Order: sequence, then structure tokens, then C-alpha cells
Amino acid sequence: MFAWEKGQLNLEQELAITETESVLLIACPGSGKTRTLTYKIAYELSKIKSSKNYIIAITYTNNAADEIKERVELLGVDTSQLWIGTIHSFCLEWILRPYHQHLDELKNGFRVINSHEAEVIFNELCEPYKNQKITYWDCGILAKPDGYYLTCLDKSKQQSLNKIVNNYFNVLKLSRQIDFEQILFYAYQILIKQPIVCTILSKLFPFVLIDEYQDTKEIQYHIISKILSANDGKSKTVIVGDPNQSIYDSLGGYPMKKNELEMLLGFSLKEMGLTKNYRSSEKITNYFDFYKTHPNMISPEGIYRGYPSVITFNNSISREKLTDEIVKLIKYNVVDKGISPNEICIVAPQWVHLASMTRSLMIKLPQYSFNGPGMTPFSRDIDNFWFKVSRIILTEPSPFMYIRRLRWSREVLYELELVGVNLPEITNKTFLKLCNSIELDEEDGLKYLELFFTKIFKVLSIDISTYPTLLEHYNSFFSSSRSRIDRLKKEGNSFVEHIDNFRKIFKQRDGITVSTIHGVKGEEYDTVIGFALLENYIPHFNDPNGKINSKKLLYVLSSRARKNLHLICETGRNVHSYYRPYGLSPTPHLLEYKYEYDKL
Ligand SMILES: Nc1ncnc2c1ncn2[C@@H]1O[C@H](COP(=O)(O)OP(=O)(O)OP(=O)(O)O)[C@@H](O)[C@H]1O
Repeated sequence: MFAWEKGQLNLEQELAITETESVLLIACPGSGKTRTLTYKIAYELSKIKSSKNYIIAITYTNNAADEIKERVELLGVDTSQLWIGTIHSFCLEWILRPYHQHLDELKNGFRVINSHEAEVIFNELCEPYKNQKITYWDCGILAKPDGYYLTCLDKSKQQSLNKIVNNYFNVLKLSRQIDFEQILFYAYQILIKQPIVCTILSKLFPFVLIDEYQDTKEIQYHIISKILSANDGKSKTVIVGDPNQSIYDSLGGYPMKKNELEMLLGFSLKEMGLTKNYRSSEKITNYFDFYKTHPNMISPEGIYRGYPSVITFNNSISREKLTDEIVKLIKYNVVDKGISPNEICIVAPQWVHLASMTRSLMIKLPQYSFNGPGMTPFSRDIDNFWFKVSRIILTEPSPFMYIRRLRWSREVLYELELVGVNLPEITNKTFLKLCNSIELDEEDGLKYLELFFTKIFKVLSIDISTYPTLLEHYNSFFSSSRSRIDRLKKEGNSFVEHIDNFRKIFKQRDGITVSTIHGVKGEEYDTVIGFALLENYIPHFNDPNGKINSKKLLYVLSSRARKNLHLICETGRNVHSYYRPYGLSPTPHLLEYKYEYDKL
């Protein structure tokens, strides 16, 4: 049985790990959820009785899956019976690929399109609706157990949108393609039409862990419950998350109530909690407590508990002086407070505010490097074969990255095997060695990758044009990257094409981070600087649950900080001479909170 040394876990964490019944684990920010999940997975792996069983862990992002998997490996546990990934990967790997023939819509094969490809189709279909101002951005679709729903709240557009979405589905059907929402929808259809699939899967999985349940969609709860409920409660689960940090309401994510979950699962859940915050100072924990929307216990216990935090609020700075104000705060934190630039994060509610801010800061602070948004030359399209190869090509062969790159190599070889490429001589180690041995003198990132791909596949004697899946993925990878780069260049990011910028995507945190609130979910920094904290952005102007969602966003933003927190509501954004002469007002919850902020 997997065991740990005394002091590595607190009592709450230990109880959650050793509990033999199914658990709903409510974890406050910074409570060591990742550590607890890592040990829980290792513990469950060590309890496995049959070589046919798998421990399943569903994470919100592929990055989280990578991080948890590596941490389990570092604990020295054999992970060959661990499957970890997002719900989309889970549905593809365990339901759609093995059982697609049970569904008329998929029985002749299918290909998953990425968001860029979906955008291209929608852009064309929206053309005739230009005068109604309907664009791709209105075409959000949410899969629910009983069908697809539009996410656009503007009722006047809905009739046209229904037509567009119908046409979109027809285009996909004709080309035997499916998108991300359809992955979930069809997976669920297979489970309800073929209960035997649920039975088979439930017998394979003695334990299923669901992370970030507060951002889980209704159909995802149904998919997991259908499987778990098929084993008369013998398959156990831990469902973990924090209802206070549920910020994906607009995408259909919500923390399902315990009794509803139990109804779906057909068995009861023991409610447990992680209440000790190891991240922030007492001052910061007390500050963000105001924004909670669900009652919870939280007690600061970490090494920064007594840190003399500085919390500031500025609602008088003008938009013109905003960059200078942020420069001042960065210098204050680095020079006066001794905080490393890597530990500073600048956050705003929307991407649009961040791209220009990153550029201005890069000019004013050339001595620091910035990890800004909108600089990524290709999307993290984790299901694309060439994206998987790129991860290996664009990362350095360092001891620190070895385990990760070896796993990526294994994934690449597995994908090749799936499409019918036979490489009996090549192991993950030899594939990695081969990638490490190739040297190219090319500065343009896309050309570099093209040349690299050609070289590797020449050495392996693989003609990709004879493998339709590889070719489709190749075209999709390059066309979506090209259009992304063109857009970024038009916006003024001239460095975006350079190979060094491509390499940055997979680098560990390096420099000051600039991100949205949604983007910093799960992360932690010594100092957090938030700006554009204004009505219409927090909450979003068309959010029907705006009041509560605004609190949740402020909760997530403030709870990322270990030491210092700076909140800015600049004046002069979206000025309207009659009804908004000073621009948008600060987010109402910030004004409501009568906190005694520090003065700098
Ligand atoms: N038992 C423990 N003793 C001391 N430190 C701990 C313990 N467990 C976790 N930590 C530390 O607490 C910090 C926060 O942990 P983690 O990032 O896992 O939080 P989290 O619960 O996922 O937070 P959030 O939900 O806000 O993203 C980490 O630096 C971690 O090393």
C-alpha cells in the first residue's frame, strides 16, 4: 500500500485520501488540492487488484493532467494503470473511438475539428446574416443531455442562429466531422443507447476522480454518473472543487448540489473539506473572504501567514496613466519588496485589454520579460498529431523535462500506431533521441516546424501523404497556425513568427505573467495586479447571473495572491459624453466593500 511520511499531509488531506467511500471534497483556495489528488491517485493505484483495471482522473485542462501525472510519477508509483486527461479526451478514448459503430452518425468514422476549423465554417455561414450583425462569436453551442442549446442571449438573433447552427451541423455531417460539444453529446448518446458500454466501463474503473467540479457541465455530470452508477456503487469516486471559484457559468459549468449528484450517481457521497490555506497571508485570506458566495471554512496556515501584505485599490487613475501606474506597482514589488518578476501576475477580465497592455509594458520595462496573451502562434490543440510532435521539438532536452518529453514521445508513437504506421524498432527513447539530434538553422517558427517534421519523417521512412489522418491533421495544424499568426501580426505582434516565440509556449514560467482571470485559475503568484475591474467586464454586460458571477471572479482573482494585491478600476474606459462622461464605473462589489486599503 502506498504510504507517505509524517508531515507531508495534514489530517484533512489524509482523511480524504484514505476514505474508502465516495467523497464530495470541497477545497478552499490554496488548500493543497493538487497535492491531495496526487496522493489519492497514488493510493488508489496501489490498491488496484486486477491488471485490467484503471484509475481515472478527469481534469479541467491538459496542463493540469500533465502536472498531476508527473507528480504521481515522482512519488515512485507505477502509472501504467492510470488514465488522466480532460473529459473530452476521456470521451474520445474510452467511448467514441471504441464504440462509435453503435451510433448511426459516427459508424462510418469521424474526425474531430478544432476551434479554428469551426470558426472558418461559421464565418462562411454567417455571411448572409451580416446586416443582423451576426458573427462567429454569437454561434456558441452548449451540448446538454437532451440536445444542443445556443449560448447567445440576444433573443433577436436566435431564429437566424438556429438556422446557422443547423447548417453547421449539416456541413460537419457531410464531411464526417464532429466538434468538441458533439464529442460530449455523442458519448452520452452511446451510453444511454448501449447500457452495456456503461457496465463494461464501470467494471474497468474501480475509482474515478473528478477535479474542478465547480466548472463541470450538466452533460459531463451525466456521462460520469451513467458509468459510475452501472456498478452498484462498487466503483468509487472523489469529486473535488470549490463552489466559490465557479467562473465558467457562461460555458455551462456549475457546482451540482450534493443531493442532485447523489440522485444521478445512485449512491451517497460523504462530504469532506480542505480548509487550510497554505498559499496566502492572513490579510489576503481575510480580504477575499468577503467575495465568497458559498459558506466555507478557511484558515491561513502556510509559511506566508504572517506576511505584512499590501492591498491597494485605485479607482481614480485615468486610462492614459494606467501603464505608468502598473509600471510603478511592478517596481514597488520588485525593488522595495524583493519580489521576483516571475512571481508577479497582471490580470484583467478580457483578452482585449491585455494585448495592448503587454506591448506597452514591454516598451516601458525592457529589462523584464513578459508572458503575455495573444503571443501564442498556435492553439494548444491537444488532439492534433502535429501539435503533439511540436511539444517535443520545441522543448529543450533537459533532465527536468526528460520524463515529460518521454511521455510525449510515447503518445506520438501511440498515435502513429493508431493510424497504421508500423515502427517496431522505434521506442519512445529512440524517438526522443532522434528529435534531439536534429539541428536546424531557421528563424521562422512555422518553417522551422515544417522542416523538422519533414526531417523526422524522412528518417522514419514515413510518407505522410499516404496516411489521410496525418495529412488532415497536418493541414489543419498549419492553416490554423498561419491564420493565427497573420491576425497577431496585424495587431502589431511582429515577433510572433520567430522560433523563440514558438519555444516560449512550453517554457516554465519566465518573466511577468499577463493573463485573464479565467487564465490564472489554479495558479498562484506573490503579487497580483488587477486592472479594468469595471462594470460591463466584471460582470460581463450580458450575464444574467452577473451579480453572483462578479463576486466569484473577484474571489478567484484575489485568492491567487500570496503576498500583495493591487486592484485598479481606471477611469476613462468607454467614455460616452452623455451618460458615461468618465467612462465605465468600478465593479459594484469593489465599491460595496468598505475595506481599509493600504496607501502607497
Ligand atoms: N500539507 C501541506 N503542508 C504545507 N503546504 C502544503 C500542504 N499541502 C499543500 N501545500 C502547499 O499549498 C500550496 C497551494 O496548494 P495548491 O496549489 O494545490 O492549492 P489548490 O488547493 O489547488 O488551490 P486553488 O483551488 O486556489 O487553485 C502549494 O504551494 C502546496 O505546496
